[in-house]
Amino acid sequence: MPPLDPRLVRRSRGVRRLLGVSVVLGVGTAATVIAVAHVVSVVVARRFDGQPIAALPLVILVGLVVRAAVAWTHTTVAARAAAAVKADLRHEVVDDLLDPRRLGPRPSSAGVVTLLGPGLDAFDGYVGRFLPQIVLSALVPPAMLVAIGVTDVLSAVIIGVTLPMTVVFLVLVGLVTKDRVDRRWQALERVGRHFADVLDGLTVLKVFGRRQEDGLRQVGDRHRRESGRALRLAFLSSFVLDLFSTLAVALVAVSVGLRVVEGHLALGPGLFVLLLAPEAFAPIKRLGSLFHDSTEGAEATAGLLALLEHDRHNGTLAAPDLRRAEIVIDGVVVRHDGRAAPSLELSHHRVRPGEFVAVTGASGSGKSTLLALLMAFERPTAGYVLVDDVDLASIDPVAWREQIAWVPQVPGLVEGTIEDNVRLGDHAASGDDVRAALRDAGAGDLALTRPISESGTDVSAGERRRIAIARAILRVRSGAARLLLLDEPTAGLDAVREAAVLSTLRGLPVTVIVVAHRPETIGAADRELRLGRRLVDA
Ligand SMILES: Nc1ncnc2c1ncn2[C@@H]1O[C@H](COP(=O)(O)OP(=O)(O)OP(=O)(O)O)[C@@H](O)[C@H]1O
Repeated sequence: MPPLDPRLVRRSRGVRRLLGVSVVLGVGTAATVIAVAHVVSVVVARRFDGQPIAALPLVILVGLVVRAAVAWTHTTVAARAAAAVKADLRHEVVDDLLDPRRLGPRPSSAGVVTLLGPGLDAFDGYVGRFLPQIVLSALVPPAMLVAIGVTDVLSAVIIGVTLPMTVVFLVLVGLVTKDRVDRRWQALERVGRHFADVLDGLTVLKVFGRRQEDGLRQVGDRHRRESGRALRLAFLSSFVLDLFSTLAVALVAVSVGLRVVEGHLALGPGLFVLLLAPEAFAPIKRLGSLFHDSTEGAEATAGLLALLEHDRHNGTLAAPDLRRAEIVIDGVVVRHDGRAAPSLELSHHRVRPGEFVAVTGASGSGKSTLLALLMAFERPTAGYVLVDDVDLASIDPVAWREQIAWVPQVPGLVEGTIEDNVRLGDHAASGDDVRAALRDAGAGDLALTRPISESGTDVSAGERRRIAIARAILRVRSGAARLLLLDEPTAGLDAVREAAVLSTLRGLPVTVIVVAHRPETIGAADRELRLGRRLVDA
């Protein structure tokens, strides 16, 4: 894990600006430190010789005020930059998750919430304090070394030998810490995931009488233990770094003191070196203590950038009209990361306009994956989906989906009334159109004005499906959708409602592809597309 992730610098203008400002302010800090040390050493030396010092104390005061102003400006600019970078990344991640061109699986909600919550909060330590300190550590110690070297070579040699050793120590601490930080971050993510899982499965857990206090306590304890270990390491390394730099400065002080007493070095230059020696170590010492504060932010940065790095649908061609276009699936294989077996294999299949096709196959044979492919949510690892000989991968996915109505296995509902949810299929539909769509979806018994809560827990699984089918029917009847994709739409419906839905679907003047297990649905279709290994269909 490099101290500064180059991907963050490339991606974020805020970070680049902060680094630029830090360079300017770092040079300013080095210049004021040297100037103040010079003036102080001259003042003390003159005073010692009994010479007048005139306005020099005022110059020292001005120098100290300038140094404090530079430090304050640096802190303020860095804090603002951290807030701006956090806001930018939050927007970027949310935009990316909503991007219709995003390909690949949806990340876990608990993982995203941990990254956008505590992960981004850790940016204050990483971007706001650690990154500016890296710049100061790169600029100030070399400047001090040069200033000391010009005045007293022996002191510069002592610092030149001990300073790199402090840096090596810091790198070693970083390497040891990497593993600890990984474990601590995993423990934090685990707390979030476990809690989300418990909330999701609360009903099942209650039914089986499984109490979760112990589980939650265990993941919480693990995070506490990992945090304790990380803190121990932070305190220990700060102590060693302090001790080391204090000894190095003491070495310089003894050497300078002896030579001043013996008359080999004048008091003024000796004092100048003594004032600058601690300043050469100070930025590295502070970097060491800020490092531990920054590790969580660095880990979150890596997580966020990984979230943003995925394939994108880059098709731009206009979508062929699905009222006339044929869809040909040709030698398609879909593989998912971490899975040895392909999720879908289909040698050849042709869907003609207006056909009603039932997709069947054992659980896990790739039926939902096929629908995801047709929705352009996924791209084949090998082979093509051709629409009138145009590769679906080169068609604009937004324009393509405008022609599709989709009923997934677990359809999404929004907070509002049943009418609001059905009307999502066609905002301009009349009340009668909405009622007719509900009736034809076997949901004529549902009141239009019945409220649906945000969680959607106040509708049954069957009601949820019927509302989604009504929404899709409305979309088809509005003329927008020319291809209807349904994933097990009649699961959980009684025989009467199932018959009503199937008769409606058969009557729709569009291509219908329906994932089906039940013989009634398969029987209603023109053809069955059975998924399995290396299946060839005409
Ligand atoms: N994003 C993914 N990452 C990894 N594996 C996946 C992903 N999506 C699907 N799979 C795997 O691909 C295989 C096919 O999944 P799919 O959901 O398409 O099957 P299915 O035929 O619809 O099953 P079911 O009838 O049970 O709904 C499964 O083994 C599944 O675990």
